[in-house]
Amino acid sequence: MAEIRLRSLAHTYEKDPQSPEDYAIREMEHVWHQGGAYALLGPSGCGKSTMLNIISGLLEPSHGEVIFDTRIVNELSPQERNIAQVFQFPVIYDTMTVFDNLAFPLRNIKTPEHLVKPRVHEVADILELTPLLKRKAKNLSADEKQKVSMGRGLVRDDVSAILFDEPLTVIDPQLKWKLRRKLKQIHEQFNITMIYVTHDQLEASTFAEKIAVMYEGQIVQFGTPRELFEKPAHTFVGFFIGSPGMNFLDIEVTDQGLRYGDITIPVSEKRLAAARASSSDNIRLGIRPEFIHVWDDRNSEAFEVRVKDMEDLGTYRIMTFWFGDALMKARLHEDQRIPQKKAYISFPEQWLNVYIDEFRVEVDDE
Ligand SMILES: Nc1ncnc2c1ncn2[C@@H]1O[C@H](COP(=O)(O)OP(=O)(O)OP(=O)(O)O)[C@@H](O)[C@H]1O
Repeated sequence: MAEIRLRSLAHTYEKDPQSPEDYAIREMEHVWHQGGAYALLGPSGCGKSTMLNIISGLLEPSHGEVIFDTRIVNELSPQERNIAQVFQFPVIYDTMTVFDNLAFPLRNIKTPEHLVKPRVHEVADILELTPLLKRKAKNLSADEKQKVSMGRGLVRDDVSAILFDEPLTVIDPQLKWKLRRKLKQIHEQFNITMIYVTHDQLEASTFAEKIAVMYEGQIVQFGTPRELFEKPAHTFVGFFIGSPGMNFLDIEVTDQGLRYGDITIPVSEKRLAAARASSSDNIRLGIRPEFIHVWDDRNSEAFEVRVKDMEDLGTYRIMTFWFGDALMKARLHEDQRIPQKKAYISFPEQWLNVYIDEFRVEVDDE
């Protein structure tokens, strides 16, 4: 078991990289603490698999160091790093029985046979594979094969970490939910560092205590699901997490305050000061649809806006409206009065985020 530290880590697949865009992993520092249940979340191509393969030793980084506890492991092979990895597609031996497949990683490190049996049974039990133990792996369904593959990753309790690379992609949707819960249970039982790669925010937040959101080769935020929702550190996190994602307005800082087109948006002195302190012209305000206040009636705090459409999603509604020439979305509760052509909205100060060059500015709200 280990803490995994990435120091000044960067990776490029190019021979002659010229710019940050040529890097699959842009230079970063990161620590995965011992015993944590983590998700690495991001869209296709952001560098998730590259990062996992660097940690496991399948890939040597172009720069920087991978450190397990206090030991630099760059030169160590995957076996020497003692990492278990579960891939998107099952990696099993078709001609072996399920029992022998599960026993393989243990026998490989010369575990005495009297210890192999109870451990295989324990893992088989958790994954509900016990009735299949005597079957040849080639006769299993795709779901069952992937469960065996996961079992092989979980069977050793002495590994530094278990890395999962989208392990539930091939699994039937109903089973997915069940297996995610099982993984969580296994994590609680065994206290092993687990890093779970996915591009699915629901999968990430049901499994992980903390999520690293990756975008264009960088970890743009490492936080709890709640932190990612309430305080997205980067505009990409605001956009990617939540459904629909965060609303953004490109802002101008003027003598009158923060302006979107010809609309002045009231903000506290602190937010204004943060925006004024920047020399960038890439300043945005972000607010989640859930946090926009929709009033029943006209009042002095509210902006009058034009409703474009209303989507009924059963227990809530999403209202799309024009704010100047920006299309925004607000979430209405089930029992809230439904605005017709016009709506009255405001942006509660504590949920308004200022982004400069795409990163959130921390404003102390007392
Ligand atoms: N073997 C390779 N050779 C060249 N470029 C690669 C190689 N593997 C990945 N890349 C590139 O590196 C970047 C990161 O890819 P990576 O597979 O790590 O992303 P990912 O987030 O895991 O994506 P996905 O979810 O699609 O697997 C992408 O631009 C990809 O095209």
